[in-house]
Amino acid sequence: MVSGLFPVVLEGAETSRRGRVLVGPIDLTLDGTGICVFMGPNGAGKTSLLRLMHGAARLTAGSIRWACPLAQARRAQAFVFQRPIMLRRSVRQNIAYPLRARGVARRIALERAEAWAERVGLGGMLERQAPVLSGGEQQKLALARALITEPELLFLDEPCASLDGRATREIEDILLTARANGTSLILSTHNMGQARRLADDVVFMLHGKVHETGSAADFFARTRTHQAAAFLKGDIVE
Ligand SMILES: Nc1ncnc2c1ncn2[C@@H]1O[C@H](COP(=O)(O)OP(=O)(O)OP(=O)(O)O)[C@@H](O)[C@H]1O
Repeated sequence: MVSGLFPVVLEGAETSRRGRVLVGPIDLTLDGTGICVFMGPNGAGKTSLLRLMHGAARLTAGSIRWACPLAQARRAQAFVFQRPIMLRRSVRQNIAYPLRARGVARRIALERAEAWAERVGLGGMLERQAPVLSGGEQQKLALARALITEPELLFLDEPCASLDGRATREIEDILLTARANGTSLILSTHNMGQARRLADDVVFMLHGKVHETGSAADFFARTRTHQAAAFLKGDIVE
């Protein structure tokens, strides 16, 4: 599905902190088709670029232009962090929270939360306190809490870091369903298998810059740079 947010065009986009450039300058155009995966070694700038695009990090140079006005673009986005924050409330209340914050009536918000809990496999845990859930369950809760607002675009920062195979598969199934329902996803991962399973497009990052970008089919078939080739082989890339 083509959404109103895309294409998003970054030109010389940069974020700095205390005079140090964390990521950039970035020139990149994304069309929002399916799942775009940011790959690259530790410290390459994947998280910083996700945060910059979402407005959680300050744009200190260049521009980021969405196809719609910025306020509208922000409302149409959600972000799932590597370690999701759990409110000290029940699973149901956690999932309902973004709707309540947007002024949706309590009864309706809780009903929708129940439906989303069911979809992500937490239907049997509605009354459990969220902070006692396992890592995988917390990540599923975070996904339900993001998807309940029906975002056009979902950012995810290493959504399966430190999860086991089964939890990873369950999370990936939720992401693939979101994609099938027309949500655009941009996610960072270290996990090569995950990138191969999920990516429609790849952005390979190195030293705070975009090093190589293209369709996943092209990227995995023949990388253009020796650094990307080395990374795919599992070599250490510095
Ligand atoms: N809040 C911050 N303050 C100072 N430096 C930061 C901050 N956040 C990130 N950095 C630095 O910015 C650079 C990019 O980090 P970033 O977390 O974006 O990379 P990454 O590719 O997501 O790495 P990882 O895979 O290890 O999470 C790193 O050098 C990091 O140390």
